[in-house]
Amino acid sequence: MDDLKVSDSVYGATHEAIARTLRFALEIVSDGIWDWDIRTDHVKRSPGWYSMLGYAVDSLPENVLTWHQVIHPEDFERVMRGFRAYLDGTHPVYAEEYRCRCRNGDYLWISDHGRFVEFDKEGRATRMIGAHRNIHERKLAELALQRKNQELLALNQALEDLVAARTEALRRANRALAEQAAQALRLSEIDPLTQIANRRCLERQLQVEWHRLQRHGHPCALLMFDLDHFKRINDGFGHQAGDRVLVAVAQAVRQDLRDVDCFARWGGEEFIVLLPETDAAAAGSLAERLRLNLRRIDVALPMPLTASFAVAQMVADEAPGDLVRRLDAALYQAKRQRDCIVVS
Ligand SMILES: Nc1nc2c(ncn2[C@@H]2O[C@H](COP(=O)(O)OP(=O)(O)OP(=O)(O)O)[C@@H](O)[C@H]2O)c(=O)[nH]1
Repeated sequence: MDDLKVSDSVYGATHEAIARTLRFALEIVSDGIWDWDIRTDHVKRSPGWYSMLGYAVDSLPENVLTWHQVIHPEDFERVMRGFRAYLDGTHPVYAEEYRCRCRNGDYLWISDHGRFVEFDKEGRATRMIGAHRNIHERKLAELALQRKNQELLALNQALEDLVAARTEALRRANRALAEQAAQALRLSEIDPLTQIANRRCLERQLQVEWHRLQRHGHPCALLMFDLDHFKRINDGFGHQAGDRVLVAVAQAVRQDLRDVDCFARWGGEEFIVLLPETDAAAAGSLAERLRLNLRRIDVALPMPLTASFAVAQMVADEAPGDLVRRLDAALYQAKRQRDCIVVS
């Protein structure tokens, strides 16, 4: 636009001729051109500006207010911010996309950009020219795409949430299953009456200790005891009294053992203690202590409680089954005398 004011003639044409040419050009251009005289606030708009929005040419007041009134209320603040930023020099360009109200009440998306074209001696802008372009179709497509993208993002998020929730539910279910399995295993290795280990648990531990002996050579002993004349308790005081005695014995003996010892009910009134890191001599001493302590258990019976004991140390070249058989034989021997200990 600067070249319009530089002289009265350009390429030999007069100022008037140039202005006329420009007017014709503006009448043809479908974009809306606006020309703002900042000092007077007068705004001249091209025919394209009016026809783009469906108004009759020159039918609206030629001031800035006309522009304000056609901007969509939701876009107004943003557009003004951008415009002010250009006016006060905080932003180098003015370019905004917004909706303008048409004569029929519809809104049309346009792009608007403009720039200062004239300045006074102090360098203050005195004139600004800009153009409105119809971007309605492109903008609608862009917004539809944005909406689709947002829907997709939301869908993705919902899917991710669902997968995360399902994964968490699966993890919880797996944890519960693992706990149930562990609990089932624990229960399957506990004697329901005395709540100490059962035969199955002891046999498993025996294998573990036997393998440890093979690898490290650490000593390990087995101690077996069988309550004497237990049948008499059952017969004389009833099966429930017999059960109470078995429970009392289990509780008392457990207190005399270490946590690492595996104390199991082998069956009936027969018990086995697996003693890691223990040789036959130490196991014999323990058997003696248990034998004496058994007598002191208060089972509310008229006769003392006694048991016969057998002790055997594990040896590397003897299979666990053979060790138990050796122990059994020693107990059989002890049973001949009762209330005594046989070290095999
Ligand atoms: N109350 C009760 N009795 C049991 C249980 N299991 C086995 N018995 C009983 O234990 C008794 C074992 O009898 P025996 O094998 O003759 O042994 P004993 O009477 O202790 O005789 P010795 O071992 O030779 O001293 C039987 O009466 C079984 O019924 C149990 O869980 N509860």
